[in-house]
Amino acid sequence: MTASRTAFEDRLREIGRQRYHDKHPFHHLLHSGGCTADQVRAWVINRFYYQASIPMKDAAFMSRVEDPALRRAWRSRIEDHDGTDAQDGGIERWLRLADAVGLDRDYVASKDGVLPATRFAVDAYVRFVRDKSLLEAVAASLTELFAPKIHAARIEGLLANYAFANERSLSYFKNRLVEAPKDVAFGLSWVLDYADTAEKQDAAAAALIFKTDVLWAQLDALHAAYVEPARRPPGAWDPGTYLRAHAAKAS
Ligand SMILES: O=C(O)c1cc(C(=O)O)c2c(n1)C(=O)C(=O)c1cc(C(=O)O)[nH]c1-2
Repeated sequence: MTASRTAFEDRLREIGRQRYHDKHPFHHLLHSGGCTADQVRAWVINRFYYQASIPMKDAAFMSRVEDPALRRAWRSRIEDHDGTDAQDGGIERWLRLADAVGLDRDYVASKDGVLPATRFAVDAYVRFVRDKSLLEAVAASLTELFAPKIHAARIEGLLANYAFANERSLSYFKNRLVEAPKDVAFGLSWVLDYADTAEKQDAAAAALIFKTDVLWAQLDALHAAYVEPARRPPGAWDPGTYLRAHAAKAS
């Protein structure tokens, strides 16, 4: 049976309550000050891959949209990350964070050293948006309903616990506090409008669950590779090797 708009929205929010990555132990470690400098660096390197892929997935989405009004509503997402002539975007702000934690921003931007599971999860999201229905693609973006809370907790936790944290290095998250609610207000009402049968509601809910898995899998990979007992896959960023290579570059 098709659920009412309110009941369907509750169903989507319940998915976040149960499955969003704010519950992942790596985030607890990060926000509480429990991460070493190298664990923070590993997070910055891997998460860059997600950041860099988001505007690509939004471009993939827009390439399939025939309705100009929907494309117009969506395109600010790309500018939010890529920036404009007048303003830096999220990718540049993420690289400022990379500078602040003592990483070479060119290394981070090269996407070298990213964990295989991070690539698999993020690439799966881009492909999902490219291949599935527009409804499923928009529904998958609705994890952003739950993001402002984690961004606020992150700003507070990082400022309290790490010397690198300040207004400039954390500007990425401050901007998202404004950008995400705008995106998600549009995305949520679009999904509530278009999911007008039980089948479509089920497909949208499944898409949101898929996306929570994309986020969770990235943190699982990070935790497995960088929290003791660390199991680092071949080719992953290794603090010791990186330090030696960069010391050699600097001398
Ligand atoms: O830090 C986070 O926990 C977090 C989560 C998510 C999310 O829920 O997918 C996004 C972001 N940040 C984010 O910064 C961002 O730009 C973003 C875009 C999207 C998307 O699916 O289109 N999710 C997210």
